[in-house]
Amino acid sequence: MASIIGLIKRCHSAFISPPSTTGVGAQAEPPLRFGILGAAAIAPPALITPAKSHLDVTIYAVAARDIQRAEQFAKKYGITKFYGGKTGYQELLDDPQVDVIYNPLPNGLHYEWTMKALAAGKHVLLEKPSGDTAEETRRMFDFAERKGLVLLEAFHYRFHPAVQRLKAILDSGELGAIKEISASLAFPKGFIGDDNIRMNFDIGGGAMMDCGCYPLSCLRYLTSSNPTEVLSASATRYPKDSRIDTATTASLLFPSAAPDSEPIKATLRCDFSVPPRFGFIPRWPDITARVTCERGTVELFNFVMPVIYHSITVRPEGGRVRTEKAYTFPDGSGKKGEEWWTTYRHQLEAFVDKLRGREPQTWVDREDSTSNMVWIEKIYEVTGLGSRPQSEFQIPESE
Ligand SMILES: NC(=O)C1=CN([C@@H]2O[C@H](COP(=O)(O)OP(=O)(O)OC[C@H]3O[C@@H](n4cnc5c(N)ncnc54)[C@H](OP(=O)(O)O)[C@@H]3O)[C@@H](O)[C@H]2O)C=CC1
Ligand SMILES: O=C1OC[C@@H](O)[C@H](O)[C@H]1O
Repeated sequence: MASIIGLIKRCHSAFISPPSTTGVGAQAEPPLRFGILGAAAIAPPALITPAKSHLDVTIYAVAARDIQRAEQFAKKYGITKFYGGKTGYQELLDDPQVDVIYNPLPNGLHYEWTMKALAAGKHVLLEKPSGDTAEETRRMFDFAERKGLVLLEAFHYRFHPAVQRLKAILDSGELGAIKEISASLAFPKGFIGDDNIRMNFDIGGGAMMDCGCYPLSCLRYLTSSNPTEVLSASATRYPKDSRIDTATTASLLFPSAAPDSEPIKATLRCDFSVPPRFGFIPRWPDITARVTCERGTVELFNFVMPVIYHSITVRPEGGRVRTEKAYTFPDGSGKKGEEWWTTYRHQLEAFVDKLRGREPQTWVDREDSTSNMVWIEKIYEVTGLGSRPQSEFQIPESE
């Protein structure tokens, strides 16, 4: 009963009515003004709601291709300024009041609009996956560095205590070196329609791009390394466009941390269209990281949305099974947060810390983002589907 009440309280504060004054003390400077490119579905949970409890953030402007859509979105979320029409996105970037751009456009437009935002002198919080290709990712980070601007790929799950606790257990050596690992993000059929951006190859669609980027990132994070090989990969092709995968599974090898040991065998699964069991029983989402080590196993259920509910189950060989929760960081860790902070709220805290010249509690750096794209492309290559189209956009030479 207590855990159900806890869940309701956490979800209420996380998604419906966040307390407005935690996390930051009195402000020396005016809050950072964010502008959102596109009235995207993810913008409210990933930025607008988290910003309500961050005193150093104002969601100042939004742009949408349709001005009425922009206006409605602005009204609904109490956003001061809106831009729309053909020039709306660029007008938002050119607004001198805007300090930071949030880019939740379709994956195939991440590159063009991040480059334009950087050219306009704005920092960028960029949705995952960072681009369509690793080359795009490299170019975006090169340009951000040249301009002295902050660019972060929004791999929000990394900022939550739950996945960091799982990594701490692995790194502690309690269970010995990793031998096998798997990570999956699969959710039931019915959430994604034919007109969804995820089903459109030209703008970077596909399950491996969309939900597959998480388990790949998670495998790389937990092993503290990059794969050495894709042993096999297979995709379920979308009947209406065979270049789109609705699900992909891949077997990978990672280097072992133990000297003279076999490589780590890794399995990745992503699926945004899992059919109901027997055609009618809906499936529970599979959002799990499982690790087999030399002296036991550990598993984290729900590494992507842990604030709702998660559990870390540790099974040391010959020892007692224990279940841990990590809704906050341990006392004394020096890391901020409340039980109800979503992954996005933790991410926003770190992003603002970086912008303000403070040390963020963790970070997803250019190597991390670039390697994730490198291996997304390699997996697509093995499935036979190939990379998504690289953007032809070029920044003006003057930049
Ligand atoms: N971090 C996370 O947890 C999540 C991240 N994402 C990522 O965020 C991004 C957006 O996803 P989501 O919010 O679900 O998608 P939506 O389709 O809701 O939003 C995409 C936005 O892109 C704009 N857009 C511009 N050009 C096009 C075009 N040619 N076709 C379609 N849309 C266009 C639209 O803006 P306009 O209003 O101008 O029409 C639209 O609002 C993706 O990169 C996705 O991977 C998605 C979900 C969760
Ligand atoms: O968190 C997520 O889960 C569902 C996906 O479709 C989405 O793009 C992803 O970011």
